[in-house]
Amino acid sequence: MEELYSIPNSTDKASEPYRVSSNRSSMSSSSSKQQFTTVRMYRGNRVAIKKAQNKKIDVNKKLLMEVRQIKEISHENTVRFIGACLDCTNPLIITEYCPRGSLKDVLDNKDIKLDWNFRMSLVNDIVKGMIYLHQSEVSVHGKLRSCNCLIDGRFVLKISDFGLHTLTTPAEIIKDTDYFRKLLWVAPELIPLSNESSVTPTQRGDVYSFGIILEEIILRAGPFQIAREIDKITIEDIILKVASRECPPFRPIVQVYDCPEKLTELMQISWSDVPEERPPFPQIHQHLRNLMKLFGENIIDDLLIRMEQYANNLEALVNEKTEELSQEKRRSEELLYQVLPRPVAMQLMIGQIVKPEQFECVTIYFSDIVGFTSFCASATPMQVVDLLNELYSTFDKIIKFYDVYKVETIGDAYMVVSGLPQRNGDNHAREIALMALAILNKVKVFSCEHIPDFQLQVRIGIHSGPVCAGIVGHIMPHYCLFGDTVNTASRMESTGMPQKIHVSETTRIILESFGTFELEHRGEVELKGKGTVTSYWLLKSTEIIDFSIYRQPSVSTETEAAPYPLVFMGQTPPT
Ligand SMILES: Nc1nc2c(ncn2[C@@H]2O[C@H](COP(=O)(O)OP(=O)(O)OP(=O)(O)O)[C@@H](O)[C@H]2O)c(=O)[nH]1
Ligand SMILES: [Mg+2]
Repeated sequence: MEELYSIPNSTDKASEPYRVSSNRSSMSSSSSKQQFTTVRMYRGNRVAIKKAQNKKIDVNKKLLMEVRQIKEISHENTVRFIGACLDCTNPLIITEYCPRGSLKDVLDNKDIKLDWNFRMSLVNDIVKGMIYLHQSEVSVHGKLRSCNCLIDGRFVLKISDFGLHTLTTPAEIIKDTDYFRKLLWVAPELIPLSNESSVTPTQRGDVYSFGIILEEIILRAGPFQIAREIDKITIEDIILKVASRECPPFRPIVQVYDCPEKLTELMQISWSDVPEERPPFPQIHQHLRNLMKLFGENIIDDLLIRMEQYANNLEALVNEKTEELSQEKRRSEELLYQVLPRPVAMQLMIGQIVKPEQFECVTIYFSDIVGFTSFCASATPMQVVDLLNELYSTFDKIIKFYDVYKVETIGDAYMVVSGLPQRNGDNHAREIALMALAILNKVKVFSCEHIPDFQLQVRIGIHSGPVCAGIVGHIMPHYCLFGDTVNTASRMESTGMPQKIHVSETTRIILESFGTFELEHRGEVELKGKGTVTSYWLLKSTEIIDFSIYRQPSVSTETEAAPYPLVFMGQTPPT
C-alpha cells in the first residue's frame, strides 16, 4: 500500500491553516481579482493546501498509481507533491508552496517590471517543466494555464496541478463562468461538446495551452484580451468560435510590435489548428534557445538577472513609497502651518511644549462686514458661504505679503496680528496699517461673482498693546491671543465706520514715528468697558501699499488653495 502523508488535524491550533493571497507581495496593486490559497506549516515548511474536487474518494488502484506517479515528479520547474489527506470530510492535496503566487498574479501586478529577458526566462521555465512532465509517467498536463504556473521565492516558475485526475476531477461538472474561463486555454479539438463530460487531454493540447500562455506573457493580459475587452465578445462565444474551427481559426490578436517577432511565430505555431503542426516541447525549447541568443543574455546568469530585476523593482517601489510618504508629511505640515503660526507648528512637530508667551506690544486688526446679519437673513446659506469664501480668499492673498499672522475668522469677522510669535520691533503697527490699507483698497472694488448685487462694505479697527499668546486645546489646537488689547482692537472695529480704518491712540503714536502715514483725528469715542478714548482714521500712506510688488509671499502658494475653516458663532452653519 502506498504511503499517503498525513498533515496535522485542523483542530491543532499551532498549525491552524491560514489563507494567503496568492500574490503575497506587498507590491500588489493589481485591479484584477486576486486568488487565494490555503497555507499551513508541515514539518517546518510552508505548504499549499488544495481541496480535492471529488469529495467521495475511493482509494483504488488508479488513485494509488496516480499518487505514485506524482510522487516521482521532481524537477526544478514542477511543483513538488507532498502528500494528501484522504481521511477527512474534505480530502486535501498538499504541495510545495510558491510564495510569489501564480504567473497570472505576477503578470497582473503592474508593480513588477517584466522586461523581455525576464519574460523569456519564465517562458523557458514553462518549456523545461513541460518537457520533463511529458517525458515522465504523468505524460500529459491537461490543465496548463497561467494560474497553474506558480512562481517561487527566487522567481523560478514551476508547473503545478498536474496528475492526480481521480482527486481533481469533480464528480459533477458545473458549467459556471469559471468552467468556461478555463476552456480559454483548451485546444479546439479538446473542447468538450455539449453532451461530453470530459475529453482525454493530449500533449499537443498542452502545446496549444502554452501558446495561449504566451499571449498572456506578451500582452501581460489575456487570454483573448482583445476579443474580450475591445471586441466585447463573451467567453462562451470565444469558446464556440474556437471549437467551431473557423477558417482562419479564431485566436487571440497580438500585434507584432508587442514582442519579438520570433516569439509571435512560436505562439502562433503552438496554437495551430492542426494538432500535428504544433511543435513538441523539446522542439520549442530549441526554438527558444535560438531566440534567447537574440537577447545576448547568458542563460546561466538568468537567476541573477531575475533577482536583480526583482531587487530593482523593490528599490523603485521603496523610492516611490518614500516619496509618497514625504509628500504626505509635507501635506500634513502645510496643514499644521495653516492652523498655527509656522514657528509654533515647527516647535510642536519636534515634540516641544509650546508655552504661553507674553508679548509687550503687538498690533491687532479686526474687520467686519457691514450689514452681514441682514445679508444672511435675505441670502441663502450657500450665498453666504460663497461671499465669505471669495472675500477671505481675496484677503488671504493680500495678507501673505505682510509680516502678519491670521488668527482666525469668526463668521464675518477677520482677525490678524503682527508682532508675534516672532517679534518685529515696532514694525507690527506699520505692517498691519499697510495691510489694512491694501485690504480696504481691494474691498472698494470687490464684487462677489455669485452675488453681483451685493455692495460690500467693511469696518476695520486697529489697536496695539501687550498680549499673551499660546496654544489652547488638544483636539484641533488653536493659537489664541488673550488680553485687553484683543478686546480693545475688537471694540475699535465695532465703533468704526463703513470703509474706514479706525485706529487707537497707541497705534497712532507708533505709526507717526514712521512719518509715512496720514491719520485724521476722529474725536472721542465711547468704548464699552473702557470709557471715552481718543481715536483716529488711517487715511493713507506715502509708502507703496501693495507689498506684492516687491515682497515674496510668506506662505507657499500650495497652501493658498486650502480653504480656512469658518467658525460660525451663534449661527447655525449653512448646510
Ligand atoms: N502563493 C501561492 N498561490 C497559490 C499556490 N497554489 C495555488 N495558488 C493560487 O491559488 C489559486 C487557486 O488555485 P487552484 O485551487 O489550483 O485553482 P486554479 O489554479 O484556478 O484551478 P485548477 O485548474 O483547478 O488548478 C491559483 O490561481 C493561484 O493563484 C501556491 O503554492 N502559492
Ligand atoms: Mg491551480
